[in-house]
Amino acid sequence: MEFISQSIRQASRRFPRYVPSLRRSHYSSSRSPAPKIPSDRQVNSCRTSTTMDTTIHSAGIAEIHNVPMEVIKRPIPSVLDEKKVQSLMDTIQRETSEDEVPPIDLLWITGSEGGDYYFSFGGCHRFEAYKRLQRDTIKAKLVRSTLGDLYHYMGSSAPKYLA
Ligand SMILES: Nc1ncnc2c1ncn2[C@@H]1O[C@H](COP(=O)(O)OP(=O)(O)OP(=O)(O)O)[C@@H](O)[C@H]1O
Repeated sequence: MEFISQSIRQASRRFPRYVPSLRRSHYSSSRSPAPKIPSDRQVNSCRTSTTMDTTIHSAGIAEIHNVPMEVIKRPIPSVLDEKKVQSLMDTIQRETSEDEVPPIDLLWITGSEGGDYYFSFGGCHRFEAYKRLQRDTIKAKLVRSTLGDLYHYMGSSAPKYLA
């Protein structure tokens, strides 16, 4: 509960009040930290996106969540344009412009033995900007995905523990 209230306090005042709740047992595990699947009530408290916020993967998804940075797995190292990261940091830091940065997409996968896993492949510069700003959470859309989807990105490097 302490973590959740901290996340809520540190989330942008202009952005969603929703922070995925965590199952502590999963959260402390390096393998399967997991925001819970949002309930209807929680989903209703999320901000909805505009058409400008969408990608092909998340075009049909309206809900935006403040997802804890530390539960997001980024298996592929980013190649970064330093100026773009800096510029995004400036934009995110200013309360008047933070909303100009759209949510990233997260692949949300449930393991065969349960547990929720959140993978990020795009949004490299946004993720890096939030990380460097030491934000606890990042705005994200959760794209319901399967292990098969993960194979598209990672091939045989996809984590075996999900199968
Ligand atoms: N100062 C800024 N610099 C760059 N993009 C910004 C800035 N402010 C707002 N944005 C918005 O943030 C989003 C950045 O997405 P973009 O696809 O360019 O990068 P990324 O997804 O974070 O990284 P990558 O595409 O390399 O994985 C765009 O929608 C852009 O309009």
